Amino acid sequence: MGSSIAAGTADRDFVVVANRLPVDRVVRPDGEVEWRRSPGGLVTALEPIMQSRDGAWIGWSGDVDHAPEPFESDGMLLHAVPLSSKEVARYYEGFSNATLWPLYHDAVAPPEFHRSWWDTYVTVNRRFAEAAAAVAGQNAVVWIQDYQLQLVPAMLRAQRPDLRIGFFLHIPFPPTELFMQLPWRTRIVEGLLGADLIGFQLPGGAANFLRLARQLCGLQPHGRTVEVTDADGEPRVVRAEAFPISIDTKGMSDLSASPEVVQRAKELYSELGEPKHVLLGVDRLDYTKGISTRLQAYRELLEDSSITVPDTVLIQVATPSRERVEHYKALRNRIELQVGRINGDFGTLGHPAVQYLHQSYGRDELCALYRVADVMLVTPLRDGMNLVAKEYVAARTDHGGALVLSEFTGAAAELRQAYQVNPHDITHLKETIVAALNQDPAEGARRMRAMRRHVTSHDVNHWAASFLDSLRKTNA
Ligand SMILES: O=P(O)(O)OC[C@H]1O[C@H](O[C@H]2O[C@H](CO)[C@@H](O)[C@H](O)[C@H]2O)[C@H](O)[C@@H](O)[C@@H]1O
Ligand SMILES: Cc1cn([C@@H]2O[C@H](COP(=O)(O)OP(=O)(O)O)[C@@H](O)[C@H]2O)c(=O)[nH]c1=O
Repeated sequence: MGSSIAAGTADRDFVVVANRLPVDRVVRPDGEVEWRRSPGGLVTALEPIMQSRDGAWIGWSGDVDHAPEPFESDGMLLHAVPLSSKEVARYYEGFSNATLWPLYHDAVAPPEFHRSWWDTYVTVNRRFAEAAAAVAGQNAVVWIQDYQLQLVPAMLRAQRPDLRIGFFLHIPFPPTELFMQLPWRTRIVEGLLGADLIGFQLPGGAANFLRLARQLCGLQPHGRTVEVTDADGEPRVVRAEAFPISIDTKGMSDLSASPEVVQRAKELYSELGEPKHVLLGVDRLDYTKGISTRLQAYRELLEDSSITVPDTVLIQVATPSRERVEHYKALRNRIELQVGRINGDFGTLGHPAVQYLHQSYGRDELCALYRVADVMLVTPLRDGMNLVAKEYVAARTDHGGALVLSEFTGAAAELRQAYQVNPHDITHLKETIVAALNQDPAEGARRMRAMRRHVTSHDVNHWAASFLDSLRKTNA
């Protein structure tokens, strides 16, 4: 299957290469096709940057066997890379989401290793590299995103040594002991070394990578860099560094303070029956997000009467995600059983203990939910960053609310004033939820103000500017 990109379009000076296009194809009831902005951290983070630059975005449309011609959407030029159903199964659902995803998230689910998945990962990475080579102008900057495309940097450099190539990993980069399980470990490290700059969410990820470059490729790191020798025999520096991603903080704060969102938050609160305490979880339905342990803690708090219904309600948004992957199917069954049992045991007529929403919500509605939530529960077992935590802080223009935050998220390194927890420790999680529910309002406002200061000075523009600045300087 070839790329749909026409020859002669190699004129873009800024190209983003990501597994997904930042839009989803939706067929309206009248048969018309429309492209809608898709949910997810990566899209949320990069959309404003793409809109402000004359760039192109290369990605998969989410469709099988079909890729539209390049088109404009929301101020971005989009180039779709086609994938067959077999490639979706092996490259996306298989190697990306049943091998790499669990392996890079502390193996909280067992990773599967299949040679046919790896072969397809190589084929699809080559297709993305060819598409980028066809679109990027001479000496252009190409920014490759995430674990689905770790071979693209080296493949692209082999075709286009003139390009300045950056790579950013949105998920954790695992400890060397875990990474060493991967049968294709050296190929992945060599693939990444094709970039000039490799960005990670945390310094630990960069350190893990540099250690592996020495262990697997015999390279000698100097500080945050290693020197590699390219195919033409020329030496080149590769820099590995942390660039914690963030959000459009001002956009979220402004939206939250808008009369429409303030009004919607009031309506939501009234629809909930004006409970004393509202707790909120907002996640893709993913086993890394710690939804099950969160529900267990909530259940136990109801069991020991630390909280009661209808005084308290937990709203859990669990957006459908990767629904054909086995671990995700099993997770959905487990979560829905837990929710059903909690509601059966503790709900009252018209007042469920958990309002479970297996749906995807737009920014406005999420923002209204953030305003309503007294306590935001962000309890992943491992998470690269977790933008929801930062969005909650940005939305609390009133300095109200409390953030319960897993120490295993990237966000925990920055949001030090959150109520931090080890989500595996259910007893501590319960105590922390109770502390957050009963916080002194002045103390809560102090914490929220400090976190708001951080996300205001460290927003998504700061993230992108720091990465691109460092990329410009590497090998300059
Ligand atoms: O494309 P999907 O398979 O539907 O998954 C959605 C995205 O999930 C992941 O998000 C990560 O990136 C966030 C922003 O950096 C970060 O906050 C979060 O901790 C990560 O899990 C994934 O990395 C993306 O590639 C997916 O598109
Ligand atoms: C549930 C839900 C979420 N969003 C938006 O998606 C991202 C989620 O980013 P995060 O880093 O927390 O995690 P993953 O990338 O999913 O691993 C955030 O910007 C949410 O606002 C959404 O738009 N709609 C939803 O229903």
